[in-house]
Amino acid sequence: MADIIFDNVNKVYKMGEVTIQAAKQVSFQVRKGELCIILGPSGAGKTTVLNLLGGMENATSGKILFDGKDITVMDDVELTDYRRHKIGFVFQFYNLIPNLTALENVELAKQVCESPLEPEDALSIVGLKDRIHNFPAQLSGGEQQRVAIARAICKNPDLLLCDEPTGALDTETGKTVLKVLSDISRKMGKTVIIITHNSLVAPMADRLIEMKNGRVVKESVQESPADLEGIKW
Ligand SMILES: Nc1ncnc2c1ncn2[C@@H]1O[C@H](COP(=O)(O)OP(=O)(O)OP(=O)(O)O)[C@@H](O)[C@H]1O
Repeated sequence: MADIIFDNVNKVYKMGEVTIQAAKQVSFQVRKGELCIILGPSGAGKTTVLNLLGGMENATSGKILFDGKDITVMDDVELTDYRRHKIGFVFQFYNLIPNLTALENVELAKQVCESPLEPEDALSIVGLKDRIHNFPAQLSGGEQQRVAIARAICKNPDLLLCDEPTGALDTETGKTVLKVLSDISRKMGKTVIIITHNSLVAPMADRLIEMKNGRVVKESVQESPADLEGIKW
């Protein structure tokens, strides 16, 4: 069974007289453990889809199934539980707390979870074992993003949702971050969804979902995903 199913999902934002349909009849599936990239230009509806899947926005219509459960009919308590225990979030800007060390930033996430990883282990997975006592300002952008990823995986979530995780990074640093995300999918078996407008990273995905004007315009399964080494942007 697929891990995630979007079934004919619509999202309409109303602002006074103005109506924006950010997601139009969006349907796709992502299987457990896949590395999925949602690709599309600015305004395509990528963040909207991620926010719907993360339980941060309510769909206007349609179903969103996660492990067979429809999150569109969950009440607030169930949704909070879902967001807290099932999902890890990674954003373009790392949102680390500046006066806490890398380790302390990750420890914060541990406190709200049922079966967290040890914060030291999470930092070791992202390759920052030796930097755990550094403050964010003492780390490069890529290292800060890896702390943010460690914070997300410390929760031991089933699904990692990443919104433009390399948006603020140069190619080489971005690749290190993408490698960490692909290892989390391929070695830890977590489902990882990355949204990006950068088509050059698309070949690394197991599944590619392309969006435009609020719609899914193409969905493809890539049997032999490309190695990151050959990718440049
Ligand atoms: N909370 C909101 N209220 C009103 N309109 C919104 C809201 N969120 C998104 N939109 C609109 O929905 C459309 C899709 O936006 P979305 O952020 O999902 O696109 P995106 O593909 O993630 O773009 P980007 O790469 O620029 O972040 C846009 O026209 C946007 O202005």
